[in-house]
Order: sequence, then structure tokens, then C-alpha cells
Amino acid sequence: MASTLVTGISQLVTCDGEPDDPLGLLRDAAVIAEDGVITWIGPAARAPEADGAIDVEGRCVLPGFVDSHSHLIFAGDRASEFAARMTGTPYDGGGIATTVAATRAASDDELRALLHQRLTAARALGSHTIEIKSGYGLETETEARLLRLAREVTEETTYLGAHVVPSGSDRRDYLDLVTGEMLAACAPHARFVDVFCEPHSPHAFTGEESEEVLRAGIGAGLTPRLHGNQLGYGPGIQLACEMQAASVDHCTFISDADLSALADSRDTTVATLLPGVEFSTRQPYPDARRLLDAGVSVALASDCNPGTCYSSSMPLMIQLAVREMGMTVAEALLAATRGGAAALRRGNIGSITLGAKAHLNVLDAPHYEHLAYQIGVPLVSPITTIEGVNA
Ligand SMILES: N=CN[C@@H](CCC(=O)O)C(=O)O
Ligand SMILES: [Zn+2]
Repeated sequence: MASTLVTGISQLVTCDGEPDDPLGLLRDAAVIAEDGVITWIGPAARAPEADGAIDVEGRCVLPGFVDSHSHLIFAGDRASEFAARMTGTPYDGGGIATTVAATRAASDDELRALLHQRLTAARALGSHTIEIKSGYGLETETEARLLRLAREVTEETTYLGAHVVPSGSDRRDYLDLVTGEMLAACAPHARFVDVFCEPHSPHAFTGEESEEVLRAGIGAGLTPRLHGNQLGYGPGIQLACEMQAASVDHCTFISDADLSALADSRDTTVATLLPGVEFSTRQPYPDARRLLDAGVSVALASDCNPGTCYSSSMPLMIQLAVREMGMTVAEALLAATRGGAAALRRGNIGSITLGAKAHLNVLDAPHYEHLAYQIGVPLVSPITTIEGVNA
């Protein structure tokens, strides 16, 4: 067992504070990790001896980001779809078919290489935990393959066979496949089941269809989560709350009834906001202020995918949340750490606390507010030299 002492911390942001200081800020603190787990937090002057030491030389230390929503495994290119959107073509999910064709045609090694390239980029910007969905196979063999490859790099895998109805398939036949043979092949490699519940897209699923998919997934031992209310008002948010989903993601269009359902479900269902999607689709941003003021549990995630947001940068999501969605820097940072952990139902990540994973980021600034203040600058990096740290 090797222990590591982290010193020289100007400001330790534990994300484990009290209601009057939810960031749990500590000055002149030090942290010890043993076997990848935090075992001591206290004043640097009283830190016990450790086997090794890391001096961050007056920088701020914060928890590793938890990116609770990504589609990191896919092949193909949709840059021209993005360019068309910037000149006015709306997003409706139809471009998913392009990614499905390229992904089906890619070998395991090609997909692995693409995944590793994207993971390296995400980790370099401070994402220590990344959820990864299937959803670009839409046939049993490729969906199971995507989840098996994603499982090589994370435990947080999500079965999204119900991303869209593949072109040429009958809706009813496809639902039978997603809830039958495909589910049986995918469930061993997945922790969650997800569905794109979106009546405003002709390719996605209705409320009734979404409920059927989630119920089947629950029956196979998976925890539900849901893409909802992305393109307009719809049944997604209330369905997610009724089904005690871990998270409902996008929440771009929120009715008063949606808001009260989310507030009532704050202990079970997280509203995960994905501001990179609004940036890349030219949609209005969700009103995070309204959610927070109603007491809703909120997370921020990247949604990194080839259609609606090709970025895995959690600092960018924090910057957009603060500038465009009415969140304070503290709220955005909490949503990108503790919020993501809640959306994955994980208690041992997203905060710097005794017994948590030693997922630490260093910010090349003395104070956490620089996260949103210095926009577009790669200030955050993971502390990768702590022994024994894994996802
Ligand atoms: N909206 C559904 N799925 C993805 C986009 C998928 C794509 O366009 O490739 C999302 O979360 O935005
Ligand atoms: Zn998504």
C-alpha cells in the first residue's frame, strides 16, 4: 500500500460542505491518498508522513469531474451536418443514421482507437469518470459490441438500443428487438438503460414506447435514465420521475408540471443539463436558475457525440452554464462533480472526502472562480501521479 501526500494547495474545493458553504472550501489544507482512496484531509501543518508527495505550488485543487452523459464510442464524421445547422438547418436526430452506418462498418480495433483518443482528450481536461452509451449500432451484434468495448474503459455503461428506430425498420418490430433479444445480449455489459424519448423527432420514441423500453431494462436488472425534453415539451421528464430514473437528460423545455415533478423527485432523479448541445444546435439554453431555485437536483455533463455536441470538455460546460444558464460558478462546479455522481448513483466520486476515490484535479489558478473566468484556457489537469487511482 502506497500513500501520497498532496501539499501546496492554495484552496481545496472539497464539494463536500454544508448548506452555507456547499463547496466546502479549505485554505492551507493537505490531502493524503492511500491505495487510490482519500484517507486524510486536514491542515497542511499537521499532515502526517506519507510514502510520496506532490506539491501543487499554490494552485487550487478540486474533485475530478464526473461526466455522467457521453456517447464516446462511434465512427464517422458529421462536420457538414454541424456546418449546415450553423446556417439554419434544425436538428431532428436524422443524422444519427450516418453515424450508425459508419459504426457498424468499423472494426473493434478502429472503435477502440477512436474511443481512446476521445478518452485521452476528456481526461486531460479533468474528467475522471465518464459514462458511455451505446446507440450507434441499432442491431444486436453492434450494440453488444459497443458496450463490451466501452466496458473495457468504464463501469458506467448505458444500453441505448432505443436511440432511434433504424431506417427501414418497422417501429413495432424494432421495439420488440430492443426489449427482447438485443436487451438480453447487452444487459451483461451495461449498468443503465436509456431511451431517446422525443415526440418532436420522427426517429425517436413516444412516452409509451419509452416506458416499455425502460420497464424491460429494469426487468433485466438495469437502472433507468432517459433523454427527454430536448427538442420541445414532452412526456420525458415526468416519465423519468415516475420510473425513479437516475437521471433525465437535456431538460431544455420544462413545463411547470415537469418542474414540480423534478422537485418532488430530487432524492431519486437528477436533471442533467447538457449546454454543449444548445451551443452546437443553436437551441435556447435550459433555465438552470429555475431548476435550482425549485430545489431540483442538477448535474452538468458533456453529451459528447458526433451530432449535437462534439466536445468532452467539462470546463467548457461549466463556462456555458455560468454564462448562459444562470448558474453561479459554485453551482456549476458542484453540478459537474457531485451532481454527476448523483446522476450515476455513485457515492464515492465527485467530492474530496474521506473514503472517496482520490480523483483530484489541479487548477492552474489560486481560486476556483477562474474555472469560468478564464474561458477557453486549459487550466484544469488531473493529478495522475497518485498511486492506485482508477475509475
Ligand atoms: N438526442 C439524442 N442523442 C444524442 C445525439 C445523437 C446524435 O445526433 O448523434 C444527444 O444526446 O443529443
Ligand atoms: Zn445523449
